[in-house]
Amino acid sequence: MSDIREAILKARRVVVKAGSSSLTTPQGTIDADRIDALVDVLAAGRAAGREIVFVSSGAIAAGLGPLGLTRRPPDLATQQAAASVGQGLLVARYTSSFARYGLRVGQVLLTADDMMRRAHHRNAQRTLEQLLALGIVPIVNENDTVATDEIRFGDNDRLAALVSHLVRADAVVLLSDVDSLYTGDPARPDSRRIAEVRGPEDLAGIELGGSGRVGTGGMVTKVEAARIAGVPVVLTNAASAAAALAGEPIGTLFHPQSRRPSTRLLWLAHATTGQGRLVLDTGAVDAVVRRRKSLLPAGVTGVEGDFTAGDPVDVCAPDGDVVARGLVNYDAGEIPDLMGRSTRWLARELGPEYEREIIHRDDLVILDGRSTKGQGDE
Ligand SMILES: Nc1ncnc2c1ncn2[C@@H]1O[C@H](COP(=O)(O)OP(=O)(O)O)[C@@H](O)[C@H]1O
Ligand SMILES: N[C@@H](CCC(=O)OP(=O)(O)O)C(=O)O
Repeated sequence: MSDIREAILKARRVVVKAGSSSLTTPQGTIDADRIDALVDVLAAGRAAGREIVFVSSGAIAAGLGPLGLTRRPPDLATQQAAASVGQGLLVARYTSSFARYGLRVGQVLLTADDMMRRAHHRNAQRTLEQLLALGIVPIVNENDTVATDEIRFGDNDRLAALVSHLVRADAVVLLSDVDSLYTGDPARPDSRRIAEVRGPEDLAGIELGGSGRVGTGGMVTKVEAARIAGVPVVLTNAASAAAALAGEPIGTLFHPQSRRPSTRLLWLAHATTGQGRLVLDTGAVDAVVRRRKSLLPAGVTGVEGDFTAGDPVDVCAPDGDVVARGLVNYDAGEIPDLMGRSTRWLARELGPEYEREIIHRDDLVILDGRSTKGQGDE
């Protein structure tokens, strides 16, 4: 057994994520048999002394049948209505299925927007830790009913990777309707299975296609999840869940890609979209990106969008390239009067409360396309 497969076998805390297609029927209802089979595996993991955090998709897919729908509706409001119905049904099913083993479940619904705000992030972390300490199986999903298009995470693959940071999991298992990553559409006869991804070079030339019948994100978000997880990730189908947890050489094994940046900054980078843009002069870009300083009013030359203090905003170079994302300390309407001014001048002319940074370094994550760096790196 390879070292990394063995690390999965020995992983004490594991995030297991199952996609919509593995949990629901083509008729838009819960697939009780497949849920029970998956719960059998998770309960066996618990009996072997593991802590399992289960990220379950399927709320929208399980709500379609009860609403008389045959396919995923295009509009967000109907998807949210379906999620509201489906989520309750899913958790009811998990509750009775885990009860067969004397195990309790706890529902944890997260929004990306909440997660990067310090206090909410800490609360979610504390709740998950407490559930695990009490021996309860957390069942995590996005809070679909309140997420708007702008702040919506959408797929649960990256959610699972971010949850693995939140709980400091040792491994992640992604369960889908395909048994592994392929070089192209798995329905094509010339597509070959990829057994291991050691780094970006192993992904060169691979066609990462879109999702299947009810899923979201397809392979793109699974590969992205593996990149940000920071721990070993196995991608396989739900029927192979037990083999994946046992470290058997099935599915696709993704080697951990990077050391772990701070969890909150990962959410900021991967789970949010900027609610507006701040354009910087070249000196400020250097200060923020290279020297990792806070963003001060003096370096801002432009502001776009209608955001309020506390919102995530994109931080741009003079040519418009997004170089960072951060939680802004001012409303959009306040910033034009502050731009180009020194903090000392602002404090003297407008009062000491204007001495604060536009974005504090602890709330700033540098986006360089490939890696996520932040001041709060662990
Ligand atoms: N290169 C590829 N390798 C494997 N599957 C792929 C690839 N490209 C696209 N897919 C598709 O991705 C789908 C799984 O993604 P998705 O529907 O989002 O699943 P889930 O609901 O499990 O998250 C599969 O049904 C498969 O057809
Ligand atoms: N939160 C959504 C997940 C959306 C989704 O389809 O995710 P996935 O099946 O993992 O690609 C739900 O429960 O329906």
